[in-house]
Amino acid sequence: MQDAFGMTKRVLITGGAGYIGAHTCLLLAERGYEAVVYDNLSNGHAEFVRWGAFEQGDIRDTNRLRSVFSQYQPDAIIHFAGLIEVAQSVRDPLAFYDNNVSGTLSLITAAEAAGVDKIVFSSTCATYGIPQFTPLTEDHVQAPISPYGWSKLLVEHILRDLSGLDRIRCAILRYFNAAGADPEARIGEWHTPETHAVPLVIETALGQRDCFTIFGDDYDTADGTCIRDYVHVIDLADAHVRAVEYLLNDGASVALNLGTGTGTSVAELVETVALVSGRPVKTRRADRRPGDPSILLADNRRARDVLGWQPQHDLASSIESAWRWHTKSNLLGADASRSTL
Ligand SMILES: NC(=O)c1ccc[n+]([C@@H]2O[C@H](COP(=O)([O-])OP(=O)(O)OC[C@H]3O[C@@H](n4cnc5c(N)ncnc54)[C@H](O)[C@@H]3O)[C@@H](O)[C@H]2O)c1
Ligand SMILES: O=c1ccn([C@@H]2O[C@H](COP(=O)(O)OP(=O)(O)O[C@H]3O[C@H](CO)[C@@H](O)[C@H](O)[C@H]3O)[C@@H](O)[C@H]2O)c(=O)[nH]1
Repeated sequence: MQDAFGMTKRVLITGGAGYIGAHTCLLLAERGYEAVVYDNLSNGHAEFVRWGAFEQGDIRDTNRLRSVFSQYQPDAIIHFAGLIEVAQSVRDPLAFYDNNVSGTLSLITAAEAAGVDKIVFSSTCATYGIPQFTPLTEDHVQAPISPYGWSKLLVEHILRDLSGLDRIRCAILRYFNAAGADPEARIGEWHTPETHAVPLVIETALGQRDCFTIFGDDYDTADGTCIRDYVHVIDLADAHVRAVEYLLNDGASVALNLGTGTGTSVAELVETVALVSGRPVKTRRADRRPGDPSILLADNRRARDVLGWQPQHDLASSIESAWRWHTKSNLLGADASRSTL
């Protein structure tokens, strides 16, 4: 992407060494943008930074950010950096408010000083809390049931306040559950320790785990297990590039759901992995996990209207790509070698 003078547009990606951030860098590069990754590697991987420059640093370090802004002079920011685990947030809320809220304040402070006013923010359907209706529209009341969800909602409010004063323009993207991997399996979902359903079910099919634990089978759903809207990470990345383009083209601040609109229960997810992998997946049932609503499903019409975004992948495609990434890493035999192919 170039401006009228042929200059390539540059985007600062906080958290770009993580799962969704790295896939977004891949797509930004494919579409002619220059990415600069800023990440403290608390949960990311230096090997994932393959499509752009890398600056290691913490978003709470405003001085470090000031010098990165001054060195690279980005045209826009995509802000992924943060802590992401709902259950961890219930155990340690302060860590989430510090990282996700104070960290964002620090980022905005440095960005304002550098005159960068366009920001795409990773929010989440966890800001809605217990759905009063599904699929969830962006106008659904936001009443989170976990500190993680609250930390994201607080940031949404901060961005909205600043946007109301014309100090920034923002695209708040509320994703549902990211799944899948780069179709070429160069990068994929890799959290340590892993707590997410998709990689855990796949690791069980691969024999790396004895059994997958299903949290709760007494929800008010057809099979009693939680329903989630799994959206392919490449579709999410595509929406981020579109959101940057939208803001660069003077689009107004907006909040958008990013999900497919199709729900999958945990039991159905297990079946899909078994089908794609051709291997059995042993499961056991356990109590509900704190902070989990029974059903999260997106109404994505606004993202379609505003960004022209249309998810291209279904669950089977997400699981196939995730399976390829995991089997490739498994062949290499060590986590440390995961992204070297
Ligand atoms: N994975 C999902 O399904 C999902 C769904 C909704 C929203 N989100 C949001 O999307 C974003 C990315 O999620 P992900 O799954 O790629 O997670 P991830 O953990 O793979 O990526 C987050 C990255 O941020 C970095 N980071 C964390 N704290 C930092 C700090 N203080 N300073 C600098 N870097 C820091 C980590 O090292 C990591 O590389 C997060 O903000 C998350 O809340 C994720
Ligand atoms: O061992 C496990 C892990 C998960 N689950 C269930 O699987 C579903 C999905 O859980 P998980 O993969 O852990 O994702 P979420 O907790 O839904 O959180 C992800 O998706 C949210 C949006 O829904 C984002 O906000 C978060 O950042 C992201 O981590 C939930 O119903 C869990 O109860 C299990 O049954 N067993």
